[in-house]
Amino acid sequence: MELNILVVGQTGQMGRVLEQTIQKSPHHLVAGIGHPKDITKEDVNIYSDFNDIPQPQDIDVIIDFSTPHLLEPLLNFATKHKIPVVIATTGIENTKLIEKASQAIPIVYAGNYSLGVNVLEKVAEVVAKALKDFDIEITETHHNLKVDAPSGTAHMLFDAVNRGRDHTLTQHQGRHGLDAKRTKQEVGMHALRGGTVVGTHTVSFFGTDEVIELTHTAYSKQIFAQGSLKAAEFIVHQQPGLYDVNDVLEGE
Ligand SMILES: NC(=O)C1=CN([C@@H]2O[C@H](COP(=O)(O)OP(=O)(O)OC[C@H]3O[C@@H](n4cnc5c(N)ncnc54)[C@H](OP(=O)(O)O)[C@@H]3O)[C@@H](O)[C@H]2O)C=CC1
Ligand SMILES: O=C(O)C1=N[C@H](C(=O)O)C[C@H](O)C1
Repeated sequence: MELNILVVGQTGQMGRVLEQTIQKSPHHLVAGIGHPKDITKEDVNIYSDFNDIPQPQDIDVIIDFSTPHLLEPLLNFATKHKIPVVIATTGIENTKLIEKASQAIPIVYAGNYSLGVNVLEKVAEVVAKALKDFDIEITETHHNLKVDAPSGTAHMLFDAVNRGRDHTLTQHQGRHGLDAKRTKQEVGMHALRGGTVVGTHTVSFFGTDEVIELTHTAYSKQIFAQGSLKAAEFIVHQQPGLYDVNDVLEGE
């Protein structure tokens, strides 16, 4: 099936990689949303306002790699025109907006569309459950252009270990000061930023005289673009509701 796709954040780092990925697929990038200052005369199909998009009825699916600031207009547009959405943007605080919209349209929402991280999530949950006394810390490293911290993936990994510990854990952002000794239930979340690092995540389990470290390293942004495209192919066949990457993988 060939899909007509609207890419939100098309002028960004991920938007450009997704554009190339779509060009190599049977699908079509029919329109993009970008920030006005990034749009040049050659970008004939890029708009800064959802209301300017011609023929929204021709769009089969929306893929969003942008900013939380665009979430509300994006969901209003998608709900009005009954278009399924793949949300990849991270740093979203008002997830209620997504839950509400998913009553009317199908939505996939994930902080990481790579295959490896979604398996890592499951493994981390199992290890957290099996090693109840081990202290857990999460470290993430990204390029110097990333705006949000901790990463969406770090939040996903926290949720996974927290499920493994029956929701008894709490997040602790960084650690500093004279009274910074860790408590048993806290998970330190540490964000490193620099250079062109695509994305590395480590979940560390510290026991007495032994440590387990689970690390996922992304070597290209293409893995996220390809995963989001798979999610798009999945979501166009679903009923309204909120889905995650595991639903996509199980649907294969
Ligand atoms: N779930 C996943 O697997 C992955 C998720 N991500 C997430 O995707 C998002 C985008 O990442 P990345 O491409 O690196 O970021 P960029 O900053 O490179 O891209 C963001 C895009 O959104 C645009 N934008 C920002 N504000 C507006 C606005 N008000 N109106 C229209 N367009 C706007 C930006 O334009 P401008 O630059 O001019 O502001 C840019 O085109 C991030 O949240 C990131 O964490 C990234 C990789 C994988
Ligand atoms: O901003 C990025 O680049 C990435 N963002 C996602 C996140 O916040 O976890 C996924 C990936 O790590 C790259």
